Formats: sequence, C-alpha cells, structure tokens
Amino acid sequence: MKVMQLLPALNSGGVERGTLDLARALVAAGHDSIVVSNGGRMVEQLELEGSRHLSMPIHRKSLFSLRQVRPLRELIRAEQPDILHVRSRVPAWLTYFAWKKLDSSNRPRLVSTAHGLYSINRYSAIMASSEQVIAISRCVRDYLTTNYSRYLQRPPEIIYRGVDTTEFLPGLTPPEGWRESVESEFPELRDKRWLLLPGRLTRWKGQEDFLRLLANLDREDLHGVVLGGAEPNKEHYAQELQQRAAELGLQTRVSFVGQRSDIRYWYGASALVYNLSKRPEPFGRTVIEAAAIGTPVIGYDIGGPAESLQACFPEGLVPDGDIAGLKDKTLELLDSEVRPVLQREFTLEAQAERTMGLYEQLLAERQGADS
Ligand SMILES: CC(=O)N[C@H]1[C@@H](OP(=O)(O)OP(=O)(O)OC[C@H]2O[C@@H](n3ccc(=O)[nH]c3=O)[C@H](O)[C@@H]2O)O[C@H](CO)[C@@H](O)[C@@H]1O
Ligand SMILES: O=P([O-])([O-])O[C@@H]1[C@@H](O)[C@H](O)[C@@H](O)[C@H](O)[C@@H]1O
Repeated sequence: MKVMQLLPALNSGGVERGTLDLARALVAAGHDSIVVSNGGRMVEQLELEGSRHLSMPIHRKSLFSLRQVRPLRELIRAEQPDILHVRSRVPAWLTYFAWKKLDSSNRPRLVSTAHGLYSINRYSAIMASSEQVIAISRCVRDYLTTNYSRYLQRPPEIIYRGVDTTEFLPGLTPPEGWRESVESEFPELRDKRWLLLPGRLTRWKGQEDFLRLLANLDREDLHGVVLGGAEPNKEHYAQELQQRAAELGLQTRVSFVGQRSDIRYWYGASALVYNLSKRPEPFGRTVIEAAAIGTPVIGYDIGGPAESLQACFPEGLVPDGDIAGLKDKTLELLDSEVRPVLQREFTLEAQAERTMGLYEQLLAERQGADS
C-alpha cells in the first residue's frame, strides 16, 4: 500500500508528530510512505525513518495557494498513491481540488483526520468532506456530527492519538549526564521536585492557570517548569507570561525552558505533569506521553485530555477551572504512590493498526465496486 500524507509543514506540534509516527509505522509494516509539506526541521527524521518527503508550498492560507492544485494533481498522477491522507485545512482543500478531477474509478481514497475543533464555516467544512473522516477523540467526533453532519459521507471513525511506547516507556531513565546538563542550564531546578506544564506557548494551553497554581503553592521544595516554544508571530505571549510570573513573585519558582526535543526525559524527571487547556482541547498528546512514562498527570475534566485521563489516570481529574482544586490535587498526588497506566487504545501500535485497517477497508470497498 502506498500512502501520501499531506500537511502544511513539519516543524513542531501534535499534528506534525502524529504524521511522523504514522509514517514510521507504515514503513515498519512494509508500506510505502510519502509526506508532502512545505518542509521544516522534522524532515530529516522523517527521511531517516524510511519515508520520502516531497516539498510543496501547500501551507499558505492564501488564494495564491490554488496555484498548487495542478502540480499536486500531477504529483498524485506520477506517484499513484492508494491513499491520500490530509490533516489540515489548506492542504485538504488543495488535495480535494486536485483529487476531484482524477478518474473516479481508480483515484486514491481520500481520508482526513480532524485534529481540531475548527471554526464553523465553509472553509473548515473541508475536513468533514473526505471519503472517510477520522476524529482524534470523542470530543472531536461529537463536534463534527453536531456541526458538520451535512458534509459527512459516513460517520467519523474515532482513532485516538497513540504514543510510541518504544520511545515513551515506563520508568524511562535519561542518559548519563542529562540531569547535570539541564541543571547547569537551569541551576534553579537543582534539588527540587518539578511540576511540569508542557505545550506550545499559547493562551489555550493554560500557562496562566499554571502560574496561579504555583503562586498558591507555598512550598520551597517544588519548582514549576513551563516547557514549549513560542508560536510564530506570538512571541509577545512568552514575554507576557514571564511578566505575569514576575508579578506573582515567581521569578525563583518557575523556569521557562523553551522548545525541547528531549521532552520524554522531562516527563520522567518531573513529579507531576499538567494539561490545563482552558477550552476543550481536541486531544492533548502530552497527557498520554506522560502517562506512558508513568508520571501522574493532572488535568481539567474537559475535552480530549479528560477522555484519556478517564481511561489512564482518573485520579488526576480536576473540575474545569478549579484552581483551588488544582492545589489540593497537587498536594494529594505528591504524597501518593498511584501511577497512570497507559491503555492500549492510546498506543501508536493501536493507532497505526486501526488507521491501516481503515485504509485497507477503503481499498477493499473500491475493489468490490470494480468487480
Ligand atoms: C489546541 C489544539 O488544537 N491542540 C491539538 C493539536 O496539537 P498541539 O500542537 O497543541 O499538541 P499536543 O499538545 O497534542 O502535542 C504536542 C506535541 O509536541 C511535542 N513537544 C511539545 C513541546 C516541546 O517542547 N517539545 C515537544 O516535543 C509533545 O511531545 C507532543 O507530542 O493537535 C494534536 C494532535 O492531533 C492534538 O492532540 C491537540 O489537542
Ligand atoms: O488550522 P489548520 O491549518 O487546519 O491546521 C493546523 C496546521 O496548519 C498546523 O500545522 C498544526 O500545527 C495545527 O495543529 C493545525 O492542525
């Protein structure tokens, strides 16, 4: 089977990591994996893991992007993939226009994964308009069926994001010298128990609630770690957070460690991990990554993170927006031996199995129609 995934770029983020994960699983299962994007720093890893990357500017939210439709159609004709899998709106539109004019008796099957709770408009409806939609959580599935039912050709299939358990494994220990090198970069972390909030620096991810929690915790032995990079063009938010930390008197009790490629060791070295998304988040990969390593995770009882917490660590749930509850939960779990258990439906193995099963089902349908 030949699968072509299409997304804007390959720099950072959950969509991007999910693309690489699936690509790796496809190669491991002996399939042919191609990714089309405008490129980025994850391309090297993708190629090392056995996929091919084809660079095309399919990322721009501009009408000029329509110029890519014809070259994309030519690319699809030349490569003849069995499956086209889109994960974001601009590439989804371009792929749809390119695909629609191909011979319907033998063109690839068109699959989309809805990674977001998209604004409700015609532009976003493209994510519901493929031949088979994958929803990354119950939360996303319900959102699609409520808001986009007239575009759906069949019910969306829920396939949870999965964590690669060869990378994120229970009790993972960092390589020798890792802790020393982190502590020499951030000496304030020495001899402390770390409370970790991972995720892009965007208001949605709740860094402000995390700072409020830290301000409420009057304990010398604890240190807050905010991990994740600023969004392009949103560097001001990073500055705003630092300022907020200073206003709360947290200068010596929180560190902003930036974007990290060694996030798994940070989960392993932390006492507790948080997901404090303010609005229901579609999924929230960081919850299952920390759960896979066995570090307790605390999160609000909303959206996708609540689904994976309910399954893997219900002890970590706190009512939405309850800052006082966060403090109580933190103190309770710091003294507790209870640990998360990653359920199989949140493993990359299960995700890849389900996704490939869906591809095969779509291809079998086409063959059935031919015979
Ligand atoms: C607000 C929103 O719409 N979020 C969704 C978005 O991803 P979003 O990009 O917000 O991501 P997630 O938090 O789910 O995943 C981020 C990924 O980046 C990695 N990471 C992060 C910071 C860092 O410094 N280093 C690093 O490696 C994490 O390990 C994780 O794998 O798509 C994800 C995948 O479908 C969903 O799960 C999220 O719910
Ligand atoms: O908003 P949208 O363009 O459809 O899709 C987005 C992608 O463009 C982006 O690369 C990714 O990081 C986001 O999580 C989201 O999936």
